[in-house]
Amino acid sequence: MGSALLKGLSKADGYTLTACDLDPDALESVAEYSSTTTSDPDVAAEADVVIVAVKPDIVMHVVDDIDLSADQTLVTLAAGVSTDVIEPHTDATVVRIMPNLAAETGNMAAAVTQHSVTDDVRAILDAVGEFVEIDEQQMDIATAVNGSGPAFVFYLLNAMKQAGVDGGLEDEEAKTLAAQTFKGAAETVLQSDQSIDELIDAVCSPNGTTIEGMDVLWDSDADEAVVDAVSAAERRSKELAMESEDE
Ligand SMILES: NC(=O)C1=CN([C@@H]2O[C@H](COP(=O)(O)OP(=O)(O)OC[C@H]3O[C@@H](n4cnc5c(N)ncnc54)[C@H](O)[C@@H]3O)[C@@H](O)[C@H]2O)C=CC1
Ligand SMILES: O=C(O)[C@@H]1CCC=N1
Repeated sequence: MGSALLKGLSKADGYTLTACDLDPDALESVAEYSSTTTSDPDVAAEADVVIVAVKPDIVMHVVDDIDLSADQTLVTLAAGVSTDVIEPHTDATVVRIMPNLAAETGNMAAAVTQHSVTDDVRAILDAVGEFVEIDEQQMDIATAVNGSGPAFVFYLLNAMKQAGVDGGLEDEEAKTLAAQTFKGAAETVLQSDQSIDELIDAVCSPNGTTIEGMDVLWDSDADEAVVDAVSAAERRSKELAMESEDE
């Protein structure tokens, strides 16, 4: 996730980006997107905004190892790790975000804790996509919707692509048509004043093709399967929260 943020931010003006990782291969893979690479956390800790992008079970140890002051901002993105758990371990302002991998292309959907977000963090999130400011209690559901969400969308997109292949399209053709359709539909939802039901209606010509497919979807449990997937991810985020509080 850290490399996706680095790649996205490297295309924005005004950032000096220090990449820190203990794994030399990981550092090498982001060198061209970074102003500096280092395996020394103390060097990374000199930044105004320090983003700790490690697994939830080690985030606390990494925070303990760096010495930040009150005029710095520590951004945590670990699933299930709350600001309450981090704050006693640092003097910095702690901002929790739930990003996603589309940071890499500047299309990230992110949630951020409204009680602690700073203008610096707003600017970072704005530079790589769209964000919403939420109550921290809503972070588990945001983690499921926009953090894990790309995987769920890839799955649905693949089903659409496979249907195209089964119908006789070449693999690359089906991938392009399915992916661009998801992208275009998402952009329409973001830009339109119409409700999603109204947008569905606009695609359904009277006695046309779309309504035949929509009737199949409306009669199916497809929406419930999506809700179940999101709920499972949300439940796991809550479990991770309990595990981090017990540490
Ligand atoms: N992968 C995703 O789509 C998303 C991940 N996240 C969160 O991002 C965090 C990282 O997840 P991933 O990027 O998937 O894991 P990852 O395993 O791909 O990346 C973690 C990186 O941290 C490095 N690392 C480990 N210990 C370190 C230390 N002490 N100092 C510096 N670097 C160290 C590792 O070498 C590795 O390159 C997790 O807390 C996860 O909850 C949040 C949103 C989306
Ligand atoms: O699967 C995970 O735990 C991380 C957090 C959200 C997306 N990936």
